[in-house]
Amino acid sequence: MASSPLIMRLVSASVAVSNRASGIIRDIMKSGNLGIVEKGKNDLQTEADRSAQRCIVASLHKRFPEVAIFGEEALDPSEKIPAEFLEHESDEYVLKQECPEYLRNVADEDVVIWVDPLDGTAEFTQGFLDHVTVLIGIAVKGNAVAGVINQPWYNYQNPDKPLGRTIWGVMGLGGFGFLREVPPKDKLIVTTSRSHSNMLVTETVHSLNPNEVVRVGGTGHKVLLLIEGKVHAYVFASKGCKKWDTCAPEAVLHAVGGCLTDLHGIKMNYAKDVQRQNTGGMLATLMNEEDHRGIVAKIPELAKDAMEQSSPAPELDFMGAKFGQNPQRGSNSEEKSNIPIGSNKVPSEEKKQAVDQSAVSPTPSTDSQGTTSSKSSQLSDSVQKETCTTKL
Ligand SMILES: Nc1ncnc2c1ncn2[C@@H]1O[C@H](COP(=O)(O)O)[C@@H](O)[C@H]1OP(=O)(O)O
Ligand SMILES: [Mg+2]
Repeated sequence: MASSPLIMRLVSASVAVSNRASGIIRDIMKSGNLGIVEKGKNDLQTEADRSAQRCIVASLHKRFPEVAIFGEEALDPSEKIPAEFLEHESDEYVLKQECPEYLRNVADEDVVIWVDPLDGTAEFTQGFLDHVTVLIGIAVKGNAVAGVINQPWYNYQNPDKPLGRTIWGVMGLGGFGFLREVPPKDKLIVTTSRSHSNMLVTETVHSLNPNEVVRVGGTGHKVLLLIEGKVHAYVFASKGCKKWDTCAPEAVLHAVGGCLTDLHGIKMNYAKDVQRQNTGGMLATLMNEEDHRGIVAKIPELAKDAMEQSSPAPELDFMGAKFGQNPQRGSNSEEKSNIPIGSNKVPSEEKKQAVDQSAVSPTPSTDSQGTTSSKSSQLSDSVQKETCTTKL
């Protein structure tokens, strides 16, 4: 049998290795020896970040030696990697899916993989475990097209259910491993940083006049809130996020018809030579391009002026589909699979939509994200509580 296209092999290997990394992270938390190092102001690294990155980068590099891989942590490349850190398996379910046509002939040199071995490190050290995710983003010619978000402690408050889950998506194929839910129509819920906030971050959120503000850790976790319909928008008026924070979440959003841009509405570039910092800030929604631009228009000039304009990703020819739209085609169309993958439009009657229940997380539920929200019709700093209910 001819081997699957490179992108599908990369995604299936990434799903498998994200599970191994997730186990390593849980083991280190269990050991109680976090080995915390301060990398910079409000920027921590733990043994879990280091070990998970060793596992992911070494495993992927061994199998895809010609593909560029960038991880968040600066580690010694000559370090010996323990055998148990190497993942040799692939996820068979991923390999059974048909690769979207526009990705079938991608070459090694077109691809860059961005790895955040442990997103939400601050929350990890504080015991907010379901804020933690492992992120593996796959970019083709600078565009985030495929990604894996692994949540090691998903369900940790429901011991009867399997611990952890893996969400993955490919633009043009769809998103897998979660239940898509429609956010409430009568209000605006915005999520932003819990641990890297400042006055500009807060003011920018308030300028959208949200009814609720959800402050939780991690880019991966906040994008999960978006795709599961718990929030309408993720706004971060800060230069703090890097390419490894946003590549996988952006790709998963693209897979289900959403958008992630800087605060000027410019899409991110994930080519290997780009600067690592997302200096334009970020805005993520599960909206079509037009509605997303509507939110961009509401971002105050003050915030836009404080952020740089990102250098955009080069236009990819997504078989005629424009950025932000979903190029559904092939055997994964709604008609054939009965799975509403990647749909931008969510039927109003239908509250819950199974994007895919048979992938790597067989029993996804939508109730234990443990988000913290403060509800108020009149927003002000004094009514925004920043408490979290899910600390272990
Ligand atoms: N000022 C910052 N310094 C370092 N990392 C940041 C900063 N702001 C955001 N990040 C990264 O972006 C992610 C999303 O931000 P937040 O959790 O504050 O919403 C964080 O989990 C962190 O990634 P990481 O935890 O992998 O270091
Ligand atoms: Mg991160």
